[in-house]
Amino acid sequence: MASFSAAVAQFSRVSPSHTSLHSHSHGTLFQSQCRPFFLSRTSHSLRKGLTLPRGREAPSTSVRASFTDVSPNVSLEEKQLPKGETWSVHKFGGTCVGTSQRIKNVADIILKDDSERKLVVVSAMSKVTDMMYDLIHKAQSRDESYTAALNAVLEKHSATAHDILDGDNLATFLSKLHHDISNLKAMLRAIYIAGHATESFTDFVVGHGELWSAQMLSLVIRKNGTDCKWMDTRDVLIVNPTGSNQVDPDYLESEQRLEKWYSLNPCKVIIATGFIASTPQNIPTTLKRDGSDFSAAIMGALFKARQVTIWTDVDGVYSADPRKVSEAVILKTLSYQEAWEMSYFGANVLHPRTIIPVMRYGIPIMIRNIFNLSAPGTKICHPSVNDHEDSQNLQNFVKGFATIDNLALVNVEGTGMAGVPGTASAIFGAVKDVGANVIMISQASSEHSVCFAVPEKEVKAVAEALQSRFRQALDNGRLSQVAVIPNCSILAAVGQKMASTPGVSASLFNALAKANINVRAIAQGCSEYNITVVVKREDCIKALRAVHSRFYLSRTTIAMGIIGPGLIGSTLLEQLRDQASTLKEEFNIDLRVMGILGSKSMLLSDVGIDLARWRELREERGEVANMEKFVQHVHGNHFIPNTALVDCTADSVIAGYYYDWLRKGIHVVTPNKKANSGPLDQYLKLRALQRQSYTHYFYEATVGAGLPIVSTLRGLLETGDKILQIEGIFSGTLSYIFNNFKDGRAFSEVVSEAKEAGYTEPDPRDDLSGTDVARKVIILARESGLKLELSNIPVESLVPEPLRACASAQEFMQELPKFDQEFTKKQEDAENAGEVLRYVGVVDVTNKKGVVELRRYKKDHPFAQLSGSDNIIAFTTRRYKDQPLIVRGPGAGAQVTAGGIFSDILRLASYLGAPS
Ligand SMILES: NC(=O)C1=CN([C@@H]2O[C@H](COP(=O)(O)OP(=O)(O)OC[C@H]3O[C@@H](n4cnc5c(N)ncnc54)[C@H](OP(=O)(O)O)[C@@H]3O)[C@@H](O)[C@H]2O)C=CC1
Ligand SMILES: N[C@@H](CC=O)C(=O)O
Ligand code: NA
Repeated sequence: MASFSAAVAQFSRVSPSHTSLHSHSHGTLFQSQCRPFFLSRTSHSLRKGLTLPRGREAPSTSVRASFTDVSPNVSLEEKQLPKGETWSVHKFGGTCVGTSQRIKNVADIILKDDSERKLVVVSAMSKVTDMMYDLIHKAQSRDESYTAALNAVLEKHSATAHDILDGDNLATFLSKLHHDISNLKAMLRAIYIAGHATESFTDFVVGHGELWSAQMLSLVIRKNGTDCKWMDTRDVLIVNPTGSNQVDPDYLESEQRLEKWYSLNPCKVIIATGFIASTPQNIPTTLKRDGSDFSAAIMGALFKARQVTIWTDVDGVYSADPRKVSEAVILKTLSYQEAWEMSYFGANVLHPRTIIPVMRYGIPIMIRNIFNLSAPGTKICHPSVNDHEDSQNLQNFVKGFATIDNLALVNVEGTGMAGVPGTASAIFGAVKDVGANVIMISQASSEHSVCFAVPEKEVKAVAEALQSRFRQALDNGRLSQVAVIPNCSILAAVGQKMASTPGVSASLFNALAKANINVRAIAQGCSEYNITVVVKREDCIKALRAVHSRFYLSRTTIAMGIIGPGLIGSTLLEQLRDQASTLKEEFNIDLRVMGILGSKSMLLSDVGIDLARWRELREERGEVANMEKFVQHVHGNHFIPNTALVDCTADSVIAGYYYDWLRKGIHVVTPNKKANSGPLDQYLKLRALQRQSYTHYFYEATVGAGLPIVSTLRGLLETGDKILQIEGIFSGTLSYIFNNFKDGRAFSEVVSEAKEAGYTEPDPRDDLSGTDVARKVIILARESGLKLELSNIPVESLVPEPLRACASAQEFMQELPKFDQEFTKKQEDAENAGEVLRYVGVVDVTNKKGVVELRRYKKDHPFAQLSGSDNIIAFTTRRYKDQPLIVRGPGAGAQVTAGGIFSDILRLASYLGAPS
């Protein structure tokens, strides 16, 4: 066992021979402890010109060393490798080599890679690096338990080795492991005595995790008969520390050392330690954060490898943080710039410094999931000029979205800034003086304000520094204010092709506007790899989902709440159920019913109700109806960017909520006529709000059910036609009744049939009284610009006087047969005159009035030709004067009404950006 003093002496700063402690250097494991031997052999070999086999030629400044003195057991020919062969580099992190089984899996992956030569970078087994730091911490705090903790480290590796190695291999590894552990013990003892560990002592101790995992893995691979050597990268990777806890690789020196190493260890597979390196003075150091990825990237560059694969535990790089956006998808490819923009903005991609070494040589990086080999992963590479695949896909323009939270905006404003050189310098000089990091800057060219984002925790100091720096300018009014806007987040869209694609930012801001999100500041650099917007922190996830859904998935996701699952509401739910997958697959529209509210109970879901089972689910886990909770759940409790409430009741109380919903950014779709036919002032207020906002209100089914009545009228008006009159049979119920009230049938019997067929209002008296028709007349009159109240429309009621006061619809239906005779008389009178009875509504736009009455028409009149529940509506306009524009068809009934509502929902989706 090496003594403590020997260990420390070998590690001494003045000696260039630190590698004597890790002592593996010549390809044959643990062959020599002697660093000078290594040095003399390699320095000698340098003179003779071994050229390292490389995958690609690059504008490298590397020095080709000369070489003749080869290691004894390897022929010169074996070292002079055939040209054009390629190296592939793999990196396996701690979790990938966390257990014996996983180490075996890693070995399998390496053996299956059919590249001719492979370099594999491994981290320490998972948790080992922390265990090693803990040893240092314990020793320097003079905590005796460091010895027990060191034993745990020994135990872990020894147990793993017993699982995966046997025979000589096992013995060799265990002997080395014990040797290392006794050296570490000596070193930790020294740290314990000194009560202090230098950075290099710490790095030396910590690096053992990588040394052991690399050795074990290489022995497992060798067991297979593969020509494999392990490499202590401290012999090869030389780095210079930089100021900010980072290091810069010395490529020239590293390349020379790699060539030396290779001349002594020619082989097909190299297992190299990740994370650790040496300074030019041969002092052990580490590559700091994400060090093993960095090791792999540097190795990739040194070998000019054909590919570097980073093995991890996710399927690749996502288009957005999947914890925030459940629909985030794995990106097939990313450019190097996109990858580092994404990682800057907090995505779990490679650290930018990991990308730079391989980018220099255009070496692709693959991100793969070791636990899901079937996933192809993400390829980071130069975008291919031939890459026209999916050129219409928005993915090509915006690759992904990322966010940064906990920011504050600072706005320095005043007329005294414009045209004054040095203002920006003075502002940012003051920011620098308090050591704050500026994350984003935006200045309008009018130069009256400069706005920038800093971390929230730094904003107080920044504001104070600016107040003090510009005290005089503020006092005399050249600057009006230094304002702080706290609780902000940055949302960034990243994509290389944004630069060359018109309309990307328009789509981005459009998606934000539609999700009702206010943008506080905007920045886009000339490189245009990203567009950055600042939003309120509480809006950030919603904003992320809105833009992600708009761009990446091109899928319009709408969270819906269905109110009133009666005849029409439940039919709509059936239609949604049957059409959902087609909408998703063919139109990228994702409609999710997050809640169903009846008058007594409601059913809520966080992900979307299974519409095949909503009745059962309501039985199982329905709760007491509560409108406030319902709306909060559908609109506020999740982050789907768009919410729509669909009111399928006939309740005026529910209609009274629309204004509030629209104000909150909730879209409203309804067949309920109460809002548009209620008090005029409320109607006008509602429509004014709708027109000012990006929130939509659709009500096509309120007139003529699924028939295009409202949209036809709108189309005429919006294109500048002038409406003169709208006349029609607006009631499906009354149409059905008068179409079938003949051949001696009883009036009450036909009314019952209409109710059974689902044409009537919940209370059929609303139909027979003419109120329902009057409501439709009012809706169309108001749509045409008339300011009428329901009470302004004279209505002829068909409800017999004595039945108007009946308590219920049921009682009314029971009593109605008593009046059959009266109706039969009217019908026979008309029949005898060669006419039919038709219940019509008229909007007389010219004279600004409306009427609802029972009229008689000649049998050859178009209104006499109807059947079933047909509506017929004739628009007489300036353009359609001699022949009115006529819309005709079934204007009541569950299927056609639900279909009309559904088509309003899809109209909403297309307004929100769904593809047409
Ligand atoms: N039938 C048709 O052909 C057409 C109908 N329409 C309109 O469609 C709407 C629905 O008609 P229809 O389905 O036939 O009527 P239903 O009576 O069958 O259904 C109404 C539903 O609304 C629910 N409801 C009533 N008040 C409330 C409340 N305050 N909160 C929550 N839910 C409530 C009822 O729940 P519960 O049962 O629990 O009381 C019931 O589920 C009406 O506005 C109607 O004018 C429009 C065009 C055509
Ligand atoms: N009850 C109504 C249904 C549509 O609004 C009708 O009969 O037309
Ligand atoms: Na309609």
